[in-house]
Amino acid sequence: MSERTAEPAGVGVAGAGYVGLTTAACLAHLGHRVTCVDTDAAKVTALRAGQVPIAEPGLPELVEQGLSDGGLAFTTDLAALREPALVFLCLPTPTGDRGAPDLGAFDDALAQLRGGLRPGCVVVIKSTVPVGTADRVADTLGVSVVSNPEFLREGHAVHDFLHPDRVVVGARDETAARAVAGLYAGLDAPLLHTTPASAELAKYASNAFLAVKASYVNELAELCERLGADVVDVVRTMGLDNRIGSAFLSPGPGWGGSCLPKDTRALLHTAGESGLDFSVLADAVAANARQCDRVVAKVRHAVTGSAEGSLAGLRLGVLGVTFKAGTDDVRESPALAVAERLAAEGAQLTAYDPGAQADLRLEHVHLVDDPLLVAKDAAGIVVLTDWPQFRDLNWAQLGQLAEQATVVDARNLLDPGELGQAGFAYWGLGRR
Ligand SMILES: NC(=O)C1=CN([C@@H]2O[C@H](COP(=O)(O)OP(=O)(O)OC[C@H]3O[C@@H](n4cnc5c(N)ncnc54)[C@H](O)[C@@H]3O)[C@@H](O)[C@H]2O)C=CC1
Ligand SMILES: O=C(O)[C@H]1O[C@H](OP(=O)(O)OP(=O)(O)OC[C@H]2O[C@@H](n3ccc(=O)[nH]c3=O)[C@H](O)[C@@H]2O)[C@H](O)[C@@H](O)[C@@H]1O
Repeated sequence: MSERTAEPAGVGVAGAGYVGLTTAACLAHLGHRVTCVDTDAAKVTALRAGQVPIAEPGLPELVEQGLSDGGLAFTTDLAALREPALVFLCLPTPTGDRGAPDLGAFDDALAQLRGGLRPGCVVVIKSTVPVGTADRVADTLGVSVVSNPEFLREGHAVHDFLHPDRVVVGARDETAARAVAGLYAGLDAPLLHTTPASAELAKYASNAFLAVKASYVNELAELCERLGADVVDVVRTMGLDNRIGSAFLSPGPGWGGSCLPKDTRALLHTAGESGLDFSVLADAVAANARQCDRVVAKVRHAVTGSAEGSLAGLRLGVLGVTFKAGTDDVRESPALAVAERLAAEGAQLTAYDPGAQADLRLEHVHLVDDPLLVAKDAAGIVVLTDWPQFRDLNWAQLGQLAEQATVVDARNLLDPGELGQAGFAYWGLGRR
C-alpha cells in the first residue's frame, strides 16, 4: 500500500548501502523523487536492474516500485546531487585510528560536493558521525546542514524506516529543520527538534546503551551459572518491569555487527578526548571480549569433558555465522569471532547459515548449504546465531549423524528438554 502523503520533493542520497538504499527506496515510496548515488559501479548496475544486493525484507519490492514509477533512480555520478533540494549523506563511517571513526569516504564525498550543490540546498547527515560534524560540513559546503541520524536495525530496515520509534532532526536553521521534518510527514512517529550536537550524540548514546544492556545480561548469565539460577527466568522477570523492558536481554556470544562495536569505540574515543572516563561503557566493551572467551571455554568443556581439554583435530558443527538472525551481514560477527578462536585451537569447523550470501567464503570455516552436513561426524554442534529456523531442525537426526550428541547453544535458542529427548547433552548460557 502506498504511503504517499507529503508534497513530492527532489531528494538526493549519497551511498546505497543498508542505510542509503533503504532511505532512498522508502522516501520514493513516500512520494519523493529520489536519486541515489553510489561509487560502486557494479552495485549501481545491479540496482538499476532491480537487483538488491542486501537481504532486507520489503526492499526489493520498494526498489522495483520506485524504478517502475520513475520515483527512484541510481547513478554513479555525484554531479546528480547538484539538482535536489535535499541531499542525504549515507556514507560508511567505519572504525579508524584509536577507535575514532574513519571519515575518509564521508570527506571524499564532501570534497566532490563542494561548490556543486544548488543554492539553498539542505544537506542531511544520516551517517553516524562524531559530534561537531554537522557544523563542520556546514562550514565546508556553505549550505544548511541537518543531523538526522538513522536508528534502523538490519533485517528490519524498511519496517524501521517507515515505523520509527522517533525521528530526530538536529538543526541550527529552522527552515532547514522544517524541510527535513516534512519528508517524514506521512509517518506516525514522535519528532524531536534538537541541536545538531544533541542529535549526533543521541545516535551514539542509543547504540552504546544497547551495548551496555547486552553486556549486562551476558555477565548476568555467567552469574546465574555460578549461582544455579536460570537466566531465562531471571531476564523474563526483569523484562516485565516497564522501566527495564524486555528487549536486548538475551545472552549470546557477544554483540557485534557493523555498528554497535564501532559506535561504542567511537563514543569511548570522543569521551576520552573530552577528558571523560566513560567507565560503564569501557567495561561493557571489555565484557564483550570476555564473552567470546566464555563461549569458547564452554565449547571446550562440553565437547572434551574438561576445561583443559584439547579441541585439536575435532570436528565441530557451527549453526550461524551472521552477526544476528535475519541478516546476511557478517561484519564483526561474534559467531565468526568464536569460530576463529575454535579454529585457532585446532578444531575443524563446518558451518551452516540460512542467511549467508551464496558467494561467502570464510578462512577458517567450511560453509555448507545443508544443516545435516554440519552434524556429520561432529564432536559437538555450536549454535552461534539466533536464527529461529534452528529450532525446527530434525535434532534427532542431527544427533544420529554426529559422533557425539553435544550441543552448545550460545543463544539459548533451543528447548533443553526437546534436545534431551533427541539424545543431546545440552549446554546453554546461564542455565545449567
Ligand atoms: N547498517 C546499519 O544498520 C546502520 C548504519 N548506520 C550508519 O549509516 C552509515 C552507512 O552505513 P551502511 O549503510 O551500513 O554502510 P554500507 O557499507 O552498507 O554502505 C555504504 C555505501 O556507500 C558507498 N560509498 C562509499 N563511498 C562513497 C562516495 N564517496 N560516494 C558515494 N557512495 C559511496 C559504498 O559503495 C556503499 O555502497 C554509517 O555511518 C553507519 O554507522 C546507521 C544506522 C543503521
Ligand atoms: O546504528 C546501527 O547500525 C544500528 O545498530 C543496531 O542494529 P543492528 O546492528 O542491526 O543490530 P542489533 O539488532 O541491535 O543487534 C546487535 C548485536 O547485539 C546482539 N544482541 C542483541 C540483543 C540481545 O538481547 N542480545 C544480543 O546479543 C545481536 O545478536 C547482535 O550481534 C541498533 O539496534 C540500531 O538501532 C542501529 O540503528
